[in-house]
Amino acid sequence: MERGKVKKKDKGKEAEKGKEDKEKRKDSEKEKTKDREKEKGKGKEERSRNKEEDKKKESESDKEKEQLKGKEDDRRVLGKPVLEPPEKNNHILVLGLDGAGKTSVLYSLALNRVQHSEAPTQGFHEVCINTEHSQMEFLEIGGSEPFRSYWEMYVSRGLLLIFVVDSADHNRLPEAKKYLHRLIKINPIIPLVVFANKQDLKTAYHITDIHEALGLSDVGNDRTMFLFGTQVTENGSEIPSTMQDAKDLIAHLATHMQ
Ligand SMILES: Nc1nc2c(ncn2[C@@H]2O[C@H](COP(=O)(O)OP(=O)(O)OP(=O)(O)O)[C@@H](O)[C@H]2O)c(=O)[nH]1
Ligand SMILES: [Mg+2]
Repeated sequence: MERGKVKKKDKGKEAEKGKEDKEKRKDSEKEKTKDREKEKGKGKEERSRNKEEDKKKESESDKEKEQLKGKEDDRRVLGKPVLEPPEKNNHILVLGLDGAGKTSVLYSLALNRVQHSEAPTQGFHEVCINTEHSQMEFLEIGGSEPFRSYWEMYVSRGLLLIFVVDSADHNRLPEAKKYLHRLIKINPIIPLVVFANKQDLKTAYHITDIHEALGLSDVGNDRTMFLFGTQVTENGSEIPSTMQDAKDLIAHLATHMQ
């Protein structure tokens, strides 16, 4: 009897244990399925993250390509300085002392956004600027001493003279004045556009002082003459409205001189 009882108890216990084991198995199966689902989820997440990264990389390389293309396009528009004097006449001449900002102004007019020059112009620099109604051939001649003798050669056959001065370089304004007056004497009809550049500098003279310092009231009553305050500041920014106005006026004058 005793034994039987024990057996019965044991049987009961065994059955209980069996149930528990089943439950445990079920639980662990559930856990495993959860884990599998989690892994699947993780896999999906990872795949979509990888896709996003690939997309990001693609758009970054597209941006780089665009930037490179932009730079190439800029280089095509801006050309390169050359040592050989160009043959053609009817240029819009861009002259003025070294460092006045001729190249920077020219680049910015050509691109319609601010672009500083990277080096002094050693020789000649031709830039063609197209507008809606006209095509303009600009010629900058370097402002350093060795190139100044060419200024006079070209001014007699130029269409228009743009004379650029550094408005903050007070000490060299008399020198700039001397060259400007020499040039306009050679060609009594060439229209003159003066750029009082570097207006962004604190020490820059106001255009009325530049007018005075360059003796512009003696330039001649019959000559067309304009004076603009200009500035070439942060690379890539929009050109100031005065420079846009100056560009429109230059296009207008050049068409009427042809
Ligand atoms: N702050 C300021 N700097 C300018 C401006 N324009 C030009 N510069 C700077 O002045 C320096 C000379 O500019 P360039 O455009 O090379 O001058 P340039 O008249 O062409 O000189 P050359 O080619 O040597 O005759 C560069 O460091 C330009 O970045 C301006 O409006 N404001
Ligand atoms: Mg230059």
